[in-house]
Amino acid sequence: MNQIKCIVAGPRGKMGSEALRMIEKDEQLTLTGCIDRKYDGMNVKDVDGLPKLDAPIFTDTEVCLQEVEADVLIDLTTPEFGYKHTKLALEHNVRPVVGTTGFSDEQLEELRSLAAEKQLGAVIAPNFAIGAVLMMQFSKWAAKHFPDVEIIEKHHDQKLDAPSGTAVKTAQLIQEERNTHKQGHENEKETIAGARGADFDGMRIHSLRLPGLVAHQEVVFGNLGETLTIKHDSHHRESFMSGVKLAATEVMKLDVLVYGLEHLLD
Ligand SMILES: NC(=O)c1ccc[n+]([C@@H]2O[C@H](COP(=O)([O-])OP(=O)(O)OC[C@H]3O[C@@H](n4cnc5c(N)ncnc54)[C@H](O)[C@@H]3O)[C@@H](O)[C@H]2O)c1
Ligand SMILES: O=C(O)C1=N[C@H](C(=O)O)CCC1
Repeated sequence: MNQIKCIVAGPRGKMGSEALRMIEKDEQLTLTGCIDRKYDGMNVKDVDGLPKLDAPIFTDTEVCLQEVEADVLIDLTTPEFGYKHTKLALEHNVRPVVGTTGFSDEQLEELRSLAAEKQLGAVIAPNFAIGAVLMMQFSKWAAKHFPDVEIIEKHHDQKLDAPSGTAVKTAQLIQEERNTHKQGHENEKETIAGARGADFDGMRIHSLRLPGLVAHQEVVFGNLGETLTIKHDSHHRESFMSGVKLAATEVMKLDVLVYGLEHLLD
């Protein structure tokens, strides 16, 4: 089995630390470096709370990419730095696997062009949970028959971006199946701004942020006399790790950027 050498950006975060625990147990993935905001020059195994993995930590992404041997950079940071890390990884011929959400359409297109130019695989997946990918695919299917839909996404209150990457991706998939139209009463008026949620091509997205939540979404379809709700819950961040592993192995076979884990599933 070919070993896949990985850099993880954001190793002390909720997702990054879960990714290190997954790599520690995995037979194919090897951690060769980390990119963090702190602990430059230290080793992962010497940082309290991190798994006992032998890999250097860098605060400078370029230096990390120059000094560390790596096939894949797994980014689990913030929208601002995730974009910078992805671009730098491609420039250094390292394949990005990106869970970080909140990229703009322009940023995604720029990264797609760069990956194509370099003929390098890249995976950007707003949700690595297999159940969430199915929820999005089922929603796309349902939209063929139920053109009226609203999305309710619920996340922990430390989340930076709203709506969630998953909600945006779901809306994009539904958009491929339905004609643009405004929902609700044609004369409806918000008496408090934002009451009807964000407007994505006429469908509404509602974002809840509460302590106690991890990552949850309901896609609610309405038709005459009936509703259909497609719902997914991530109760623990372990739910994302089989998708991270899948992306880190499959990205080695790609020479373009794919947006969404569905491109890697049968
Ligand atoms: N795709 C998915 O399945 C999925 C699942 C969960 C979270 N996410 C996304 O992953 C990202 C991280 O989520 P989280 O819950 O782990 O957040 P978090 O705040 O717990 O972790 C982010 C980490 O990034 C680090 N960081 C920030 N700037 C950095 C930089 N310049 N260099 C290196 N590290 C830096 C922070 O120190 C922090 O440890 C978010 O964008 C979130 O939306 C995606
Ligand atoms: O915890 C988060 O932040 C998550 N973000 C993703 C999104 O924006 O869709 C998915 C799951 C968790």
